[in-house]
Amino acid sequence: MAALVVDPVMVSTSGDVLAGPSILSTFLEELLPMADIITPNLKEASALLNGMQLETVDDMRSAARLLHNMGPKNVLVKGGDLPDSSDAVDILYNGHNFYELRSPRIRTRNSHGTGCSLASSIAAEVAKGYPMLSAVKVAKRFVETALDYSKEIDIGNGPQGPFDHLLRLKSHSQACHRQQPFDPSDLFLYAVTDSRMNKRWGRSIIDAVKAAIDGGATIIQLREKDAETKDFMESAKACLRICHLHGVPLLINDRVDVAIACDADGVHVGQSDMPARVARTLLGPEKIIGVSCKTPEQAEQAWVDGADYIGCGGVYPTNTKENNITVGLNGLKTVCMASKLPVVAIGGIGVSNARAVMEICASNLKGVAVVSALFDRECVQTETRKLHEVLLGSNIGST
Ligand SMILES: Cc1ncc(COP(=O)(O)OP(=O)(O)O)c(N)n1
Ligand SMILES: Cc1nc(C(=O)O)sc1CCOP(=O)(O)O
Ligand SMILES: [Mg+2]
Repeated sequence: MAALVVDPVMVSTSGDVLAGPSILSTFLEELLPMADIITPNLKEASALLNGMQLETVDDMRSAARLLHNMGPKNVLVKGGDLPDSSDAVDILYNGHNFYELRSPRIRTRNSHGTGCSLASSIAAEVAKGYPMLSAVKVAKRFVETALDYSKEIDIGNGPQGPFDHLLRLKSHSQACHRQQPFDPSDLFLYAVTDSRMNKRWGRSIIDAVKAAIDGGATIIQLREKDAETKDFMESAKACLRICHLHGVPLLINDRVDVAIACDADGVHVGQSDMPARVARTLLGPEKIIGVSCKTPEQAEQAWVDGADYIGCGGVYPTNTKENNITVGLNGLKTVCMASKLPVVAIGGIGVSNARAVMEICASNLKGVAVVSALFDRECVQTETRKLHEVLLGSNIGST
């Protein structure tokens, strides 16, 4: 599949004008109409739109729509320069849906070349066969990880320094992508809700999900053991709208019927739930299926059954799931080594031990799934953000 990614390089983030009016007309008349995606920053979007003021996320949405009318299939307006925003907010528009992609802003002078790297990374992901939304999310996380990795580098005398694109060569992870809609890097920070905890802290499940996404959660599972079916469906539908606005997949714990009824992105099932092969038959090939595994044999069966990923735990003892067997870091490593599927670690994980989990150095361990360290806390967004920073520091998950 040939695809054209156009980065309309005209004004750098630092304000340098890089292209004159003749280039502008080439962009408008020739390149935009044939692009699969364009990736302007705020100043470039404004230049393409005759000087339109862009100061808020709503302005970015309007700009994305207007730019889309000029011919590209997708528009990514990058909000890195948005005033008064603690997050890096980008808007992706494909002519049907808007996706608000947020990541915590990394403060560093080493940001030279981030725009070019983002566009190149999107091109690489699209060339691998990924759909545009996945490509943009992976590229954004690559840039974010590289920025964080490079934030202390001290090279050069200019106002901006370079960032280190080659961090991946220094990390242990080797990508093992499969050509399917599920993107294993979504397992990076897996937030699993718990109705009792949310009730205890007086928040709705919808507020909890929103806060987790704002803090940097990359996939959500609704694990609502006490909910009535009707209530569960209604909150699942509302959560799905929020998740999709941010390009974050939403899975349902245990209840394949609820997942089907609200068209969620998939399910997570355990060894005593509906077998994954039956869930696959009911859900079809596109939906995501995760299976809890504590042994290599279970991991092999999950793969045979057509699962997409494995949840392996308890890595540490947990109070969230009664009578759960703790497999420890060794058990996790054994399952990772045996598994042909990506793995997310679960059980007793939080900011204090997430790094140790990721440092078992298994290339298919893509992230951590967490309940109480996010949801049995006063501020879900703050706790998620802290965990996100720890995971970024451990240099994993963005492959
Ligand atoms: C990501 C993830 N991993 C494991 C589990 C546990 O699932 P299960 O064994 O079915 O237990 P319950 O969560 O249903 O109590 C999970 N939910 N998510
Ligand atoms: C839901 C679940 N499954 C586990 C497993 O080992 O399969 S451990 C667990 C609970 C995880 O909660 P917390 O992050 O609060 O420890
Ligand atoms: Mg279950």
